[in-house]
Amino acid sequence: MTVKIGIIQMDIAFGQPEKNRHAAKSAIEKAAEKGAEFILLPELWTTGYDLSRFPSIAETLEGPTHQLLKELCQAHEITIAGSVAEKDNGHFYNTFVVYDPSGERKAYYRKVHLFRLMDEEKFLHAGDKEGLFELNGTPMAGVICYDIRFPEWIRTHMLEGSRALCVVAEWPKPRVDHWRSLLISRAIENQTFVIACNRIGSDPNNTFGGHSIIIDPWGNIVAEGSEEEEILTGDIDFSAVEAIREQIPIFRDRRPDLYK
Ligand SMILES: NC(=O)CCC(=O)C(=O)O
Repeated sequence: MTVKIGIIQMDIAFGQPEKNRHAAKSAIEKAAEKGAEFILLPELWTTGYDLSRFPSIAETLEGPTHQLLKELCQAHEITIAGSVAEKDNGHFYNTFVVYDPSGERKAYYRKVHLFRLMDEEKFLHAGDKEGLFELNGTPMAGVICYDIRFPEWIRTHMLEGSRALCVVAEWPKPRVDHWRSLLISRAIENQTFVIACNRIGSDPNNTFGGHSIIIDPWGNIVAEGSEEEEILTGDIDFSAVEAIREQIPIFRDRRPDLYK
């Protein structure tokens, strides 16, 4: 089954959810016009890393951002995913959500590895569950930025049956080589599609690197973004996963008796 992917590589106005919702809405509409069926937004796309203001700008899962995503999914018959600042019982999370064409939330995943270099551990609580969901019956996994440095966490999702890894990020420009290498490695070692969205622009502490990317299970790049705002599209055929896993059967050849 082939799916057209749309990645919204956008700038994020620091701590201004209303402005970011407006920009994302217009980009999502353009991606839907281009035929995208699955649309990925960046990490914390409504707020950026304005962590100290999360008490006033984070939302519950019923907040205005979630209402907007549901409406857009229904209006354009698309699936949308991305991470937002979540407020729940006085705690704050960096939470990846997925809404399907009926407007139903199919998954939510709270980032499990908090990134100290950007002070996440000072303001956020970590999640403790996987981000699994299905796109038209195909199992997929959602993870957030720093998570891609933990191959064992990604492998856990793959052992549960995922055929694609969706990554949302605010990955700084000085480490964009790590971003590309880690994503290509995760694709090859798991024989999975990788669909990854990184923001561009700057906040008071960092400049972000773009280079959103779609990678096939052989490690080939299907599409890659620049360092500018853009809507990246690419077609992926999930049957490639089975074909490559037949050719080099790493999941059959694993030796979990020797390692975890
Ligand atoms: N937002 C993040 O998790 C950034 C992760 C990062 O920059 C890294 O190098 O890892």
